[in-house]
Amino acid sequence: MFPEILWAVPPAAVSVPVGAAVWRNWSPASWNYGPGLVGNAARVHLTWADVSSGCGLTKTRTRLGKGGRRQVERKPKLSRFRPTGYGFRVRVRLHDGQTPGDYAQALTRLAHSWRVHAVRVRRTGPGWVELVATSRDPLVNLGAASAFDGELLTVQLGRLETGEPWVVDFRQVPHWLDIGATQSGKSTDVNALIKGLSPQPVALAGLDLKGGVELTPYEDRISKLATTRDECGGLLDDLIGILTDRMALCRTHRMRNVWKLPEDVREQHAMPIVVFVDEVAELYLMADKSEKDVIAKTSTTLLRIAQLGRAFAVYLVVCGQRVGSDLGPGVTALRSQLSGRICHRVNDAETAKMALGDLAPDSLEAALSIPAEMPGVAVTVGADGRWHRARSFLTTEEEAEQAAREFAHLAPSWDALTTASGAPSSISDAELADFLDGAA
Ligand SMILES: Nc1ncnc2c1ncn2[C@@H]1O[C@H](COP(=O)(O)OP(=O)(O)OP(=O)(O)O)[C@@H](O)[C@H]1O
Repeated sequence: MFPEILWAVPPAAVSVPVGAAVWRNWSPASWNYGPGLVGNAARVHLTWADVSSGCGLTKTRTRLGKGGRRQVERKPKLSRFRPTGYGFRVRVRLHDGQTPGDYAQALTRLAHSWRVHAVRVRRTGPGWVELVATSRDPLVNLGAASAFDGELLTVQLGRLETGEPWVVDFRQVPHWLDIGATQSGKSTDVNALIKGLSPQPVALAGLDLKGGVELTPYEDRISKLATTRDECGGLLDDLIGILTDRMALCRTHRMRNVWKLPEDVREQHAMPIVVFVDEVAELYLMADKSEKDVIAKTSTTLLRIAQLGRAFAVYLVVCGQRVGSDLGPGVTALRSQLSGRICHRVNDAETAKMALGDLAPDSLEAALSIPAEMPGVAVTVGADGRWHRARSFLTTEEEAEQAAREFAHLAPSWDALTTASGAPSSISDAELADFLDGAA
């Protein structure tokens, strides 16, 4: 299993003068394969006493010698220096009493000391951590997307800063919040998801409050597209109906979720549905007081769908330029159900806080420093619950549109989906309320 990554910290504009003599004339470009490798490993080892001391990672012990007691600084033990495509990694044995968190706090200092773009720490096992140094920002030039043979409901969006694929897996993380200012890369994520999901046995639905401009190009593959508030209300009601039927179906088979149903039953009666919501703020914005009740109902319905979606295979991708608590308590409640987060460049700290503050408060600085000239770069929180910097591959509207057209025949009709319960009787409103109380 891939070890857990704790923090990525790009160096700030201050420098820490450790081992200065050894580092003179040394540039990050020297971190590479080939003849320099032995030299690089030697440099890391030779300067480790200075570096670990400068970064506060040494331990002071009292020794009793001829001259009496004296303080001795002990550096942590290094081992297994390995080059990587972007720099190197090396294992460090923790001193007694040290934790990976101590290293997480020293990452900026380590990055400056090693003259690299960033250092991350990975937990490798009790008593050890692995430090991963990257000599340049791997997100500046991602290169081409590699082939991806994902499973059902997985799509590769791009690459993480670690060089690993950035994958959205709806079965692991059912609902996603994708936030970013204009031209930050949100639509590119949606394009990649449409393109990746189109060939799969999955139904797509959309609530496009930008008058349909975002999702209409993919209409061929979308089973139901709502572009006005009334239509959105109808679509959300349909989804509640589908969820209620699936709940009854599971109860009939004595199963807790659709994934435990016999495969033929699941395929026939519980096709996964991915619902795209574009410009979420529009769902909550009130033009006048007459809309208050409609908005309250929409908000409750969306929340119910999010609560039940994981068990009954209805997944949400909620996109927007801005989310803030000023949109009402419904938005904050919805956010807590959307455990997948993608935060592109945003215009205000409040939006970044809404997108990441509850799950990864220490990622805010990284999110707020995404430059405008790097669209597609985001801070994301996914299945491992940790945050990562990542960048999407550029998937154009034309590519997504072509996939939607090519696989249009896989789009089930909405009528078929809303009547495909296979359950002898639907669940009552009271039972649904009970279930939701339990899920809340
Ligand atoms: N991963 C990427 N790599 C390179 N360029 C990208 C990437 N993602 C987006 N871009 C560029 O940025 C532009 C804006 O991207 P996109 O349309 O996805 O942004 P957006 O956030 O949806 O903007 P808006 O809210 O205005 O629709 C794209 O036309 C593309 O040229």
